[in-house]
Parts: sequence; structure tokens; C-alpha cells
Amino acid sequence: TTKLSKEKVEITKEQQALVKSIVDAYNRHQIPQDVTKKLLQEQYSAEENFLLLTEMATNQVQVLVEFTKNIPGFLSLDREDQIALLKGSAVEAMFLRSAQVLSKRMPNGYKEVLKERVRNSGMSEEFMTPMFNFYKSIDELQMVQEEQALLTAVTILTPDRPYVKDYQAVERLQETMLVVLRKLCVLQHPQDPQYFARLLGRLTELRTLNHYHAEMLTSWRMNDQKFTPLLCEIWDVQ
Ligand SMILES: C[C@]12CC[C@H]3[C@@H](CC=C4C=C(C(=O)O)CC[C@@]43C)[C@@H]1CC[C@@H]2C(=O)c1ccc(O)cc1
Repeated sequence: TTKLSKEKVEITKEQQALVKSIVDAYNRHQIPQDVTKKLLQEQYSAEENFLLLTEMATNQVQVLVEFTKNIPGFLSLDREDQIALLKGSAVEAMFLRSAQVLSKRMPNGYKEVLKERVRNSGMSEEFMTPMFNFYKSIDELQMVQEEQALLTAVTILTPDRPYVKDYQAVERLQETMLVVLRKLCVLQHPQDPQYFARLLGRLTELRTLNHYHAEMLTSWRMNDQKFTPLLCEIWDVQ
């Protein structure tokens, strides 16, 4: 076990600026009011729930692109690598987002309604379980918003995505985020020296959801559910 070293950890000025720009970008992008209103008002049916979630997923992809453009250094990457990173991380970023949203303490029952619609959206049971297990494991971490925003950036900047050409450039950017995230975890959870490691462990769990997601799309398509052009584009659905 690691001794509880009271290592002197401080965040540098430029690291503070980095965190601020990423958190601002993370908070700036929310689901539009009209969509969340529909979520609370529309009647419940598997079709209606699927349509609502599809609309939310489509909006989420747009939000993801905007957030990614605000990650310092991302726009200086090779353009094709930028696309490869977005496509390669879209599913993980979406499930991470849903876990972060569904684990937040929210007032107006939005969370319960959203969970109910997810549970009754024609999604196969064998996918529901791992997804809700993931929500639970994220919930246990009770991440602060800096950690949520940085973890999303770390997920997007994963260098070993298909078709990434300049692996080192992406790895350097991700490393910058990981260094800051680790410091934040030490400062935020001094009583839990394993917190940062547990946080990264969630990224491994997130990758397994990628696999389930492909199957889930297929099962939805069997019941000829329609996706939007943007979702088909980002998830390589014909
Ligand atoms: C991922 C998901 C679609 C997007 C939803 C997520 C639940 C919570 C969310 C919260 C959001 C916010 O508050 O910012 C943005 C949308 C998301 C991220 C759904 C759980 C299952 C569903 C799904 O896989 C799905 C995939 C394709 C579809 O066509 C419909 C649903």
C-alpha cells in the first residue's frame, strides 16, 4: 500500500487556466430546455422514449464537438486525427455524460424520468444491466465538475483510436490532462489516495460499453427504429 505521503501538490497557473477553460466549456453545453421539457411532459411509450433519447443523443453529439473544440491544443492536431478522435470517443463520451448526469443530485425528478424512459426504450436487457452498473460505479465516485470535465477530455484524447496518425501528439495532450487530473484528485480527495486510480478504472469499464453499444444499435434496427443522420455518421451506422 502507498504510504499516506502528504506530498506537496500544487497546481500551476497554466494548469489552473487549462482546468478553467475545460470546465467552462463543459458547463456551457447543456441539453436545450425544450428537449428537457419534452422529457418531462411527453407520454410514455417505447417508441416515444426512443425518439426522445435519439433527439438527446443527437444533441449530445453536437455538444461533444463544441466541447472538444475547446480542449486546449485539440484544434492544432492534424484535422483527420481530430475526426478520428471524435468518432472513436463519441460513444464513450456519451455514456460518460449520461452517467455523470444520472448520478448528479437533481431536484425536479428529471433523473427519475430520464431513467424510466431509458428503461422503457426498447433497449435489450443484457445491455441495460452493464449500463446501469456503470452509472452506479460513477455515482459512487461523486466526482466534482472539474473531474467530470477533465475525465471527458481524457476520454476524447485517447491516442489508440482507429485511424489516428500522429499518436504521439495525442498522447502528449492526454498526458497534460492526466497530470492535472491527478493533482486535482489528490487535492480533492486527500483521504483517498486511490481515488485517481479508481477514476481511470472507470475508463476501462467505459470501453466495454462500446462493445455493447454496437449490439444495442443492431437490436434497435431489427425493430426498424430510425437514427438521425448525425448519429449514423458518428457511429458508422449504414
Ligand atoms: C445514451 C442514451 C442517449 C443519450 C442520453 C443517455 C441518457 C442521458 C443523457 C443525458 C444527456 C444530458 O443531460 O446532457 C444527454 C443525452 C444522454 C447522454 C441515453 C442512455 C441510453 C441512450 C442510448 O444509448 C441511445 C442511443 C441511440 C438512440 O437513438 C437512442 C438512445
